[in-house]
Amino acid sequence: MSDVLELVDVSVVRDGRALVDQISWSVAEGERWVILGPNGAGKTTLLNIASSYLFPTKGDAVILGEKLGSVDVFDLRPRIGVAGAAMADKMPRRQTVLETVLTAAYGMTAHWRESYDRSDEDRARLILDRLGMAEYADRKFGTLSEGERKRTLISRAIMTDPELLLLDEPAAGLDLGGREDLVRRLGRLARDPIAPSMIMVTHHVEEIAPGFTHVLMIRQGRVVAAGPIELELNSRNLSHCFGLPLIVERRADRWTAHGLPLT
Ligand SMILES: Nc1ncnc2c1ncn2[C@@H]1O[C@H](COP(=O)(O)OP(=O)(O)OP(=O)(O)O)[C@@H](O)[C@H]1O
Repeated sequence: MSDVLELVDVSVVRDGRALVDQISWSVAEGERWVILGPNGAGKTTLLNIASSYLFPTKGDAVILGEKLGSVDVFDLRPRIGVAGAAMADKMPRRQTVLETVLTAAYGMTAHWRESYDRSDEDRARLILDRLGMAEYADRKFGTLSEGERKRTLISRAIMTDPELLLLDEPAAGLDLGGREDLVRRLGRLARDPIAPSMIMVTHHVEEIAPGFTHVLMIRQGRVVAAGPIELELNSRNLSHCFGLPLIVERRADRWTAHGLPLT
């Protein structure tokens, strides 16, 4: 299996401070990674490198076989699907859900022509259906709930049939039902052998869908643990990562974590 992402001694330095610090990490084709870490740990910074929007200050980043700095990122970006809050902010609120997904096929955020290829529209509707959004196709993006918005953006990220799918806190802000609905859908996607390699940033182990295979834990820009989820997602590593005693448990293919009571 070839690597879809390889970081070698990558650091990002701003104002003399390393936001990510000498990180070496690789993601092989077909793997589904979760990035866990506290606020400010550097998760989004890593995702910004993986999406080719941020270049390392030091070290090498190779994405889909192309080294950042030696490749035209405009050739690379269509091969990467990204869904996250930053993308939500760029979406015109008056555009329909269908248009929001369709414009991805043309590498744009806004509707720009009256008619799209029939095959693109069919694909967009099929993906929306998979994410439970078929009946919202004609709704304006700005009128959607948080959960509906997130499912639309994931649909959009999948629209271009990317080789690498990056999800930045896809369940943030969702209520319990919305989270569970999304986790079930992400689980179906994660277990689909023809789905792209995936990297998902989250703060909560409860948001990890069955089918995710690996975990990267970071703290203060450094790797705490990286590897197969069933080996690395344990109480010791999670406690180290978040800086307090935590118990992590796995039941029926799902994860939960809780702190210990103060004595
Ligand atoms: N352009 C920048 N200049 C200076 N500091 C920055 C810049 N961008 C991010 N940071 C800092 O880098 C650190 C890592 O930020 P990042 O957004 O990657 O963390 P995160 O793990 O995604 O956090 P959160 O969970 O809160 O979203 C933070 O302390 C942040 O304030």
